[in-house]
Amino acid sequence: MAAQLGREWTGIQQFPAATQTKLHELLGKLKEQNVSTLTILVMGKGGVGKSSIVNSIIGERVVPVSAFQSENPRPMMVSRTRLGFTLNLIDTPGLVEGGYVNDQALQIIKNFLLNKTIDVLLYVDRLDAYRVDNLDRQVVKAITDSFGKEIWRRGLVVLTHAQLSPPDGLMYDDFFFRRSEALLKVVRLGAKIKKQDIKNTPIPVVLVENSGRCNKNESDEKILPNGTAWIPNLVQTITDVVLSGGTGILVDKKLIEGPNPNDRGKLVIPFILAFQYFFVIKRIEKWIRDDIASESRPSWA
Ligand SMILES: Nc1nc2c(ncn2[C@@H]2O[C@H](COP(=O)(O)OP(=O)(O)OP(=O)(O)O)[C@@H](O)[C@H]2O)c(=O)[nH]1
Repeated sequence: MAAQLGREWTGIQQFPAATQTKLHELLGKLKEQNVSTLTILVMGKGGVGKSSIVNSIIGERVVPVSAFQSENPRPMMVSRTRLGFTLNLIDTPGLVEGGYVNDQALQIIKNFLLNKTIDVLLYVDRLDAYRVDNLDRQVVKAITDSFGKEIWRRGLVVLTHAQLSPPDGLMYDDFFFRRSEALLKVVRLGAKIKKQDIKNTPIPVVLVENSGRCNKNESDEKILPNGTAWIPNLVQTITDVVLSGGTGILVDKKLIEGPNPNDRGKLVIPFILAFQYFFVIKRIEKWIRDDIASESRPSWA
């Protein structure tokens, strides 16, 4: 587990001028609202592009990226400062091992986060995956059980490999809509977000193309097939999520060792069962007994 202390964010100068201007505007907007540090936790299954996103945002190759399961030590925090603003990005190991959620990896991540505040969660998956299944739900549930469902108020779903031609003649935006709706459905299930709470926890979905072959616009910015310059768009969405409310999640000892933050209601279960026994079951038994007692038997019986 490694941590890099706040170096100057020089990678920002590698971005085209148009991107730099937008990023500086967004950092200014955050500072105006007294946000001078952001700690962003990047999580998801293995091989979905978590490390690549960290490199893309920082504008430097700070984390090794590999097509195969990565050997580099993670969690890893990369910190950069710019104009009095500190950006911390935490790359984490993939959360799935052999078809199951890797609880050990999750515990290592939690320990690494001790005494840190997570301001934003990037939940990463691929745009070009055509299925969502129970494992996706399990991964989201594991994150929710670890940090509480409030983390999703500061959560974004980020879809990598966004430079693709949709199958079956679908329009790009239609394909994106269908993929994000399918994924959001399982994210809401895993995060236990009820229908009536969707407004409070909207969870934006953002597209990313980490490949060096990503198309560019006339200002030399990396763009998606729908023309969006994705780096400023991602940082804009992160800024919107931070400024729209919710609070960062402080990972303290209680959160790491204590009961599952979503299980607190379980304490009242014995009381509910006792209530049901004395006021429902007992009453029904009494009705049955009274009914049997008052039954008039036919003469042949
Ligand atoms: N074309 C394309 N390839 C990508 C993109 N993001 C990541 N990759 C590639 O996908 C592979 C895995 O990327 P990583 O960034 O290492 O993914 P990870 O989620 O950190 O993977 P683990 O280390 O297994 O947890 C690498 O070969 C990357 O080059 C993307 O947006 N587009």
